[in-house]
Amino acid sequence: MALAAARRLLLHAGSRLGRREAVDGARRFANKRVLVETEGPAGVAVMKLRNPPVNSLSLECLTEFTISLEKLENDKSIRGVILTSECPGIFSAGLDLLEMYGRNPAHYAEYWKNVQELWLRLYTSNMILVSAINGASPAGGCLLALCCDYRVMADNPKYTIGLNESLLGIVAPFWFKDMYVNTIGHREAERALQLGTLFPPAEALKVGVVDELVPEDKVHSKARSVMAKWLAIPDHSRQLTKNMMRKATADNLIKQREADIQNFTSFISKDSIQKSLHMYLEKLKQKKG
Ligand SMILES: CC/C=C\CCC/C=C/C(=O)SCCNC(=O)CCNC(=O)[C@H](O)C(C)(C)COP(=O)(O)OP(=O)(O)OC[C@H]1O[C@@H](n2cnc3c(N)ncnc32)[C@H](O)[C@@H]1OP(=O)(O)O
Repeated sequence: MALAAARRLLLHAGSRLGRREAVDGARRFANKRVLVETEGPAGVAVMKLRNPPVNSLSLECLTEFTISLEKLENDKSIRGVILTSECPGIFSAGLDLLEMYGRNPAHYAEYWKNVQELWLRLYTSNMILVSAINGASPAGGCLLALCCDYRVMADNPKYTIGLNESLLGIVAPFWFKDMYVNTIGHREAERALQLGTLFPPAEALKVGVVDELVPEDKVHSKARSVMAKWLAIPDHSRQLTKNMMRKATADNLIKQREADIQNFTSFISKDSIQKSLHMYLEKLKQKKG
């Protein structure tokens, strides 16, 4: 209930801000954790995640992200979105571990519903989505990138990308897996999911997790030039083709959303899983020394 009210407020506040800033030509609207800048005639929006320190996808961040996408989807002048990060060196650390640890089942269910919602909206978007991956992109961060039509990644060996859930003692849900298989093929996905592989850029390119590597300072300009190429295709044929390619994967979740929420809630509530998450969080802390 509280979240629905927050959502209405955000939509309203966002549109007021959007109107005010349209005066400058380039329009922008911002929630606390997501900044969207649109650039008039080209019909392209740049969406920047800014949930420091690591752009983890907290419930608030997911909600703001979903609302921003919804607004762009409803704006018929917008045909494409470049998804990137404002946090230096991090695209997104993925789902927020603190939303999945030490909470109650109702919270897990609410959180998962929102994860599903963002995924469905991103994956089935009619807009052209290009990710400009300017930092580390584990698990849910990789998921965001995989939803895009094209992935440009900064060629910095410090950055890795992949579905690493098994390293945390948890399991990537079937719809994460389906999208991975669609992107890199069954054999590679099978191996990478079991090992929880986080691919450095060159390997990510080789296996097909990303489409192109560029020097870090060129990620944004490359994403723009890729977008220009995709914008040259008529929307209706591109959209119908995208829908044809993605519908079965999206429908697979749509038809069992409630069961998937229940499955997540009971899995994540298990003592053994909570213990694994606790150990992983401790490891993250210790890393700092
Ligand atoms: C049936 C289905 C069941 C389950 C399905 C669940 C699917 C789950 C999907 C996920 O996305 S799980 C999340 C996976 N993410 C990770 O494994 C990333 C973990 N983080 C890192 O590896 C690193 O933090 C980093 C992203 C590479 C950044 O490293 P850096 O050195 O720059 O930062 P640092 O590690 O010091 O972190 C700063 C701060 O942020 C906290 N943190 C990091 N990641 C997360 C996260 N995903 N959620 C919440 N918090 C996170 C970290 O603990 C530090 O906190 P502190 O300052 O309080 O110590």
